[in-house]
Amino acid sequence: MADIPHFTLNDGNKIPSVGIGCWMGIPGGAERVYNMCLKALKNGYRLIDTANGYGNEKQVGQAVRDSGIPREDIYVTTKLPNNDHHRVQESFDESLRSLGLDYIDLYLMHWPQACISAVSMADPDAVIPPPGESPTFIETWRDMEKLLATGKVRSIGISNFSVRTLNELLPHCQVVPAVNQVELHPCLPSIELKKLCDDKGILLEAYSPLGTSGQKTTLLHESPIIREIGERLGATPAQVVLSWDVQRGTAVVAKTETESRMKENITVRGASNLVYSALTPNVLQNE
Ligand SMILES: NC(=O)C1=CN([C@@H]2O[C@H](COP(=O)(O)OP(=O)(O)OC[C@H]3O[C@@H](n4cnc5c(N)ncnc54)[C@H](OP(=O)(O)O)[C@@H]3O)[C@@H](O)[C@H]2O)C=CC1
Ligand SMILES: O=C[C@H](O)[C@@H](O)[C@@H](O)[C@H](O)C(=O)O
Repeated sequence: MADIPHFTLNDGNKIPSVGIGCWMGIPGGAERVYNMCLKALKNGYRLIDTANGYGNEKQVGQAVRDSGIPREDIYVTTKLPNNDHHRVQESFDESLRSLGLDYIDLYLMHWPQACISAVSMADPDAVIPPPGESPTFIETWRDMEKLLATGKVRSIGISNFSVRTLNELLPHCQVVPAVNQVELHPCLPSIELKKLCDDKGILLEAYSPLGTSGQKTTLLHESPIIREIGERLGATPAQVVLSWDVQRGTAVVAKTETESRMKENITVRGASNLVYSALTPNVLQNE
């Protein structure tokens, strides 16, 4: 079974470098998540990435409990939804209850933007407060910092923060976020953000690393550069992309319900830097 490399966070906790993502798109798919997580755990995955907004925390928690794997060996991430920025503690408790777990390994602010009324950011009726209006992401982060005292969350972090929003947040932090989870792949390397996070000791975590489901996934897989590197190094296009993330020093969560792809995706080249040095010059050239 694959031995997954870990990264050490700025709070001393360790996070597996590769995980399974549970965003099934809109709408739903919650009923498939239980099987996906169980299958992933059986195939060596130890990091599961979910969110309140994915509507499947219950299924994730059930899979963790039914897997027979000790709780402390599994890393569970969930996220504060946009419409709960004004009620962080309550929303966190709801996530804990839905998951049916005693603690959460990593709790992320899903987006910097609070949504006053709407189920999600994609809701056409979403009301987003103007910048500076309460709750700001700074206020929300302060409430997230308080969660650490409950002992029910091991690490706290953010998601979808850019260089600009991160620079706004950092001077107000008592606790520097452990992780910033953002869209990241060779077509979107976010070089400046990576540098800022490295400087501040924040681990960047890649989401939609394969280009998400649908057309964009095909784009990454069909990229001649990625294919050529894969052929040269004996790796599939997905392995090239995911190895690039890990070798670059970013954790990565990819979603797949297909067992053969789970095995493929978790077999990253953690130790050697071959993919990174082959792919990075092309990425830089294309930026
Ligand atoms: N913080 C945030 O705002 C966000 C977080 N995320 C997180 O990141 C996770 C991953 O991102 P996501 O957007 O789901 O997209 P991914 O980039 O992980 O792509 C998923 C798609 O790729 C396919 N796929 C997976 N592995 C392979 C492979 N080896 N070869 C070919 N195709 C493959 C899957 O198909 P199949 O399942 O059929 O095998 C699925 O269609 C999410 O599930 C979620 O946990 C995602 C978006 C935003
Ligand atoms: O994590 C995945 C994405 O962020 C997704 O949860 C959001 O874009 C969501 O569809 C929304 O509308 O807020």
